[in-house]
Amino acid sequence: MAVVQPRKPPSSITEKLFGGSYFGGSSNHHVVAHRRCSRELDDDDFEECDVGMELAQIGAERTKNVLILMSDTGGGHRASAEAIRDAFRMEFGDEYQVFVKDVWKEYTGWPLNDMERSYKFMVKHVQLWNVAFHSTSPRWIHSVYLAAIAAYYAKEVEAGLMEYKPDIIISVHPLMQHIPLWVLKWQGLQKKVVFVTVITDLNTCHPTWFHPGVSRCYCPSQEVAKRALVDGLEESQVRVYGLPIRPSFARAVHLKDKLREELEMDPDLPAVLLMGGGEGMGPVKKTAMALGKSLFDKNAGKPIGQLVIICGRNKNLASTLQSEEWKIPVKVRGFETQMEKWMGACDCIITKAGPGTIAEALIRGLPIILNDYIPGQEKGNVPYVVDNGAGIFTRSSKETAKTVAEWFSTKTDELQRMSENALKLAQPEAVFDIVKDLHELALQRGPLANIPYMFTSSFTGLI
Ligand SMILES: CCCCCCCC/C=C\CCCCCCCC(=O)OC[C@H](CO[C@@H]1O[C@H](CO)[C@H](O)[C@H](O)[C@H]1O)OC(=O)CCCCCCC/C=C\CCCCCCCC
Ligand SMILES: O=c1ccn([C@@H]2O[C@H](COP(=O)(O)OP(=O)(O)O)[C@@H](O)[C@H]2O)c(=O)[nH]1
Repeated sequence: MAVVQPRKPPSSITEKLFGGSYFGGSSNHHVVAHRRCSRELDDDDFEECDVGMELAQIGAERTKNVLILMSDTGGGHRASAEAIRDAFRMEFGDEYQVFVKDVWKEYTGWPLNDMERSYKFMVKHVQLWNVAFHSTSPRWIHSVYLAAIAAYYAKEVEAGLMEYKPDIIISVHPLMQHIPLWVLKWQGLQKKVVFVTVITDLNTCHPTWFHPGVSRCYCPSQEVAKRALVDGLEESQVRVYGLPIRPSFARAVHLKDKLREELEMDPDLPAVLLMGGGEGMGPVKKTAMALGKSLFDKNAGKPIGQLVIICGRNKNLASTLQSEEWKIPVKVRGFETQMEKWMGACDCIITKAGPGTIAEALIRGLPIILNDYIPGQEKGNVPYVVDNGAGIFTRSSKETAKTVAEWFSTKTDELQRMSENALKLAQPEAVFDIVKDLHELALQRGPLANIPYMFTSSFTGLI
């Protein structure tokens, strides 16, 4: 467990003025102001260094700390957290300092610090996950579990929050509302710190996402917003902007030809991207083998398409596929950090129903073949795509391969129509709308909230 160091008392007048902020000296404005003033002092012109004015500016523009709570259970939570961080930087520069953290992993113990492994185990034994997801859906059940964990780990979570002294806390994870909100309540900081949830599931999300104590609940779709209202949130708390996707998807201009050249792909053959989330889950290998056959025209003796397989963190999958012999052009990749390029270079995508991948593919206008879903939170993503005409669902690798071959030969009009529908559903500006709304919320709390974080002496009496 990390130990939070008590702050040193300021030792100099400049430190008192500029470095002695309660907020841990994290303000870049402090540094800038300090440097500007020192230069003028070097010039022996103390009068020109208007400390009073500088302080007023510092008060107005103090860097605010934003703590984003996430966990690597799947790749989507981190991707959304990083998207929000990048959008803050692009929109507001140094006004906000953003930390993306798994406070559970860094500060607490079992089982919270081991969620990634437990989750992987559970989704591998999919019926186990199904039971865990649905049996914990009633509020009284998950509240009891989470209260018990909160009682046990309150001090550790508190230490985690204190280290970053957040003005704004953003949870992008279903299990990161209750415990931090309890800690804020115990600290008497509920009204001072802006706490919001950004939901990263498109439809059938777990009810732990919905907590009535949040300032905002950002929902990616109307379907999720309806669930939030049914679960007791007020309309004033709910905003629907879309799922936050990395700004590189929304803001960069990608020309397919250039991307294909850069990624060393065939310039002319249509391309299908095959993946399975951050962990390379789902029937990726079986589908790849089927595509290897269907995209090769035996009569003409040449390929009708090319295949890109992104295996994410699944190293076994990547090495197995790399050792295969292919009759069509195939690229097998591990974890890629520039997904917008690979998607921009392809013409359609095959994936399990991960919300992050779906939202990204929609922005790129890629028709989607969903070949699997995790029960519970991903089930509703299937009708979200299919009913909106942006793709199809099939668990059959053969049918998937046949569909892609048709899209690349006789049914190009269907591919085009689905691409247009995908673009209609896309919400590339969501992440910017979210950070702008958060900025408004922060302004409403005043320029210098001076949030008095301190260790609570005892939690046991408070539960
Ligand atoms: C009579 C009742 C018996 C109940 C027995 C259950 C025992 C509890 C054990 C496990 C708890 C299960 C928690 C279920 C709630 C999860 C909410 C949810 O939606 O989680 C989804 C995330 C994963 O994110 C998703 O990833 C997807 C891709 O893979 C996709 O991207 C999607 O969009 C994402 O949202 O799941 C988690 O993070 C769950 C981690 C579970 C780890 C379980 C190990 C136990 C560890 C800690 C206990 C946590 C607290 C238990 C409290 C239960 C309250 C819900
Ligand atoms: O090599 C990879 C594979 C996946 N991803 C990203 O990981 C996220 C996966 O999220 P999703 O919700 O689709 O599925 P999960 O991994 O959570 O199951 C998406 O943003 C992908 O672009 C990535 O950046 N590199």
